[in-house]
Amino acid sequence: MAEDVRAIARAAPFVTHVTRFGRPMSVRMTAAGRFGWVVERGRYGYAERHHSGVGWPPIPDSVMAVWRAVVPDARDPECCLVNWYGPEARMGLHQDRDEADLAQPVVSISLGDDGRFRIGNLERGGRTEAVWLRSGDVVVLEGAARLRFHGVDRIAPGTSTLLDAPGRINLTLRVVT
Ligand SMILES: O=C(O)CCC(=O)C(=O)O
Ligand SMILES: [Fe+2]
Repeated sequence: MAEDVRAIARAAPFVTHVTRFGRPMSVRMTAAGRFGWVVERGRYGYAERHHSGVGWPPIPDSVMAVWRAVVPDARDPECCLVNWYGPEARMGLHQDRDEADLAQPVVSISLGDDGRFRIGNLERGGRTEAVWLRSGDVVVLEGAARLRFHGVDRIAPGTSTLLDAPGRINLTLRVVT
């Protein structure tokens, strides 16, 4: 799967991920599938093309196989975001709610160095729990958990040799329409 992800990175343009509050997150991002996520001049959202005009490569079979194994009743994913976290990168607590059909699950696959995933509640604030995600771990946000706040507050460089450089890749699969 790491080789498939390298192929996506070669084929798809990189965009810098910026939070919805306009704060840079130091996470680099690209995508596969019908939709990618683009950030341009403060506007962000799903798009069938990068603003350079380039579309996104197909979601690899190895990644589709994970989706089908863990959420067999879901529609096929229309977007596979590829987030690259360097050793210092973070992703603040947020909800995934830009999709039209929130009854469809979100599936994420962790590759490379361990990342500490934090999950909170359906509203901002309150108690949160953290879990270290290791290379190969799969998280499913569905049902009552679909809209829980979540983020990544730490990367542990050097905990995996899968990738060529220190860091973590997270693949996030979603149905968009
Ligand atoms: O990197 C992760 O484990 C979470 C990614 C995420 O929450 C997102 O891309 O919306
Ligand atoms: Fe998310």
